[in-house]
Amino acid sequence: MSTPEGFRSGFVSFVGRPNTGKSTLTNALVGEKIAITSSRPQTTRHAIRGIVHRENAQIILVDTPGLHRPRTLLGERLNALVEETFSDVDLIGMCFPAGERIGPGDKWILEQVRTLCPTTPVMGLVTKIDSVSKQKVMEQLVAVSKFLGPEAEVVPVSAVSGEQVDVVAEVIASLLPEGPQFYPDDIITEESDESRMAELIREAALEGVRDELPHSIAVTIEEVLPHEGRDDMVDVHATVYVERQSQKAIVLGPKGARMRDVGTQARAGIEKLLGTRVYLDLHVKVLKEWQRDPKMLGRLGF
Ligand SMILES: Nc1nc2c(ncn2[C@@H]2O[C@H](COP(=O)(O)OP(=O)(O)OP(=O)(O)O)[C@@H](O)[C@H]2O)c(=O)[nH]1
Repeated sequence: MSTPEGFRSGFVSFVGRPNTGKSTLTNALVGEKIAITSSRPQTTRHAIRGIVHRENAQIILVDTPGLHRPRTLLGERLNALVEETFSDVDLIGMCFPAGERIGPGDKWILEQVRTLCPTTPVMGLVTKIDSVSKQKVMEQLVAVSKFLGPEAEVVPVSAVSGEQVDVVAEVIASLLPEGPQFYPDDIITEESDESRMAELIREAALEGVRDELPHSIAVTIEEVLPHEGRDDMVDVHATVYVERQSQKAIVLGPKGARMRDVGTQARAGIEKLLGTRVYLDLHVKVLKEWQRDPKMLGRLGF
């Protein structure tokens, strides 16, 4: 691939406390739904790469899980993944919702960042600006600027209304080193269809369910087959794993009603992804303590 003169490219990672809008911003920048978002904190698990193509730049977004203190083996692996990701990025964008005070959690994250990659530039993103007054946005811009230091660029943005998303892309591009176009124009993620399908199902299964479920649900795609007798349809067989019988009941809902909604929602996303009609066959299985079993974690792709 030939690279025009002055072309900039590089890897960017968004960090911030859970629920600060990192995944939603990733999606808004890339323009297609790739990172999983939900109103529950800490649902992002994979280092999904979204790729933003600009005329004179290519931004490769590495969507890291929220930094947090490890509680289980899964937590430790997540943190190892975060460290690995950080050692390799050109820019870190730290997210601060416009309506929330900067606190000890932010301090802790910034300390980690400065320790793990002391020379990597950090920019501030004041997110969710549609949810507060202009005055509040101004105040947060000042606070973030103070917090990150005078060298840091700080940009306000709303991923939901789309306001300033373009400016974010522009500022990020300007902070990247000159470099080649790593990916062709039509590639927006490196994730396989299979793991994107699993994420769509997991996202649907998590929608609106109570605390503690996020880290207790895992999804595997067992098989993708042509639908018998129809060439405009595929069959996707998937398993949703939970850790306890009680969680299975929550996921299924009364008489399986919730699971049917999960299936409908996930199927719509998968049909869009694959560009074909889909028959989705979902099963829920209890797999005790899968988070603590290294073999199981491996099978589930962690
Ligand atoms: N009003 C408003 N809400 C937003 C905006 N961006 C994100 N949100 C909401 O904030 C919540 C969290 O967004 P996510 O993008 O999942 O946050 P995250 O930082 O990736 O969260 P983790 O995966 O837990 O680290 C969701 O309910 C979003 O809909 C925004 O620009 N405006």
